[in-house]
Amino acid sequence: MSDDPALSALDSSPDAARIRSKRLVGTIATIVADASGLSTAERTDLEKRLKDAAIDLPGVVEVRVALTASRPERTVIAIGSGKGGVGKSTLTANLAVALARMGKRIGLIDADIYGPSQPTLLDAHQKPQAEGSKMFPVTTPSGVRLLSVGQLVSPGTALAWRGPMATSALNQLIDADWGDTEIILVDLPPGTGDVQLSLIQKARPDGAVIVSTPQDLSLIDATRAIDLFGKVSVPVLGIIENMAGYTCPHCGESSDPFGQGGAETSATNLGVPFLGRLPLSASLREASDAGRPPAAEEGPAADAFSKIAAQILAQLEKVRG
Ligand SMILES: Nc1ncnc2c1ncn2[C@@H]1O[C@H](COP(=O)(O)OP(=O)(O)OP(=O)(O)O)[C@@H](O)[C@H]1O
Repeated sequence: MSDDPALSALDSSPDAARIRSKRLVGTIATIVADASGLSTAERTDLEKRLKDAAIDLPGVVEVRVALTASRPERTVIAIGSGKGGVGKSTLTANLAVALARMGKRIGLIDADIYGPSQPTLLDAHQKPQAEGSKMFPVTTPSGVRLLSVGQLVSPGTALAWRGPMATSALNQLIDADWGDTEIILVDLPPGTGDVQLSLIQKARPDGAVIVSTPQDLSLIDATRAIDLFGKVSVPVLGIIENMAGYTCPHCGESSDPFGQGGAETSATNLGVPFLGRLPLSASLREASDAGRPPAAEEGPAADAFSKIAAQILAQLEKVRG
């Protein structure tokens, strides 16, 4: 903090840690403060507190406050899949909840224009508030902050979107007022086409997670998804295998309708981390589709999601070196 003795009383103000410099020229005090991670309302409060604190100091007639516009440090993780219906949205919702339970401030952007299901999965059907073109994410019952293309358009409309429309909608969601959100998960549309490519370029994720079922066909598509992220130099944090193995709720017998372990083998062959697996589970489907993410409760599903969430954070640390 550059020091101006006339304003040194500000060093003991509650906002001292945010003050980057303070000068008194004539009777005008100029304070530069770091507003990183603050929401619009919190920035306004900070500005007011600094002005109130400085205007009372001897020799000060006017106070000018400049808040640095630095974008808050935020991590964006894209969740993709080579094909539809593999459980990408279900896993994204539950991983968001698991990360929030670990104490992280989590946002989720539902960019799945072909089937925006996050408002259902996270039980948040209200329209987001907006100030001008700036939207405010909706806080869901599990504490995840959500913006979805499903909240912007009527059901079915987004399906017809072409690339440029999808990317401009995504822009609006990314540029929303995310406040002090630390990590944003982006639920991408399934597939590896141009729409997905331009969405990835727009979201500029720090890392990507691929969801696949264990069948060969799904894994071939997952490999394409890995290639897609490679093309735009986004590190792949790993693959999650979903719908791996089924335990009959009646007789307890285990079977593998889609095979098992295929994603782990593929991950090894492709040199990407394997993040964990979720079984095919009727209770997971029922609870998720009813807006009660199992990750928010106690039980084996919640444990599995929190383990995978921890793996994702560990891989993120690794790619950041
Ligand atoms: N492990 C699982 N066990 C049982 N059902 C599951 C599991 N994972 C997902 N499902 C169910 O499969 C269906 C498809 O899941 P989901 O919508 O998450 O897939 P998706 O990959 O996001 O599909 P799309 O992107 O095509 O919309 C949902 O009904 C969901 O509840």
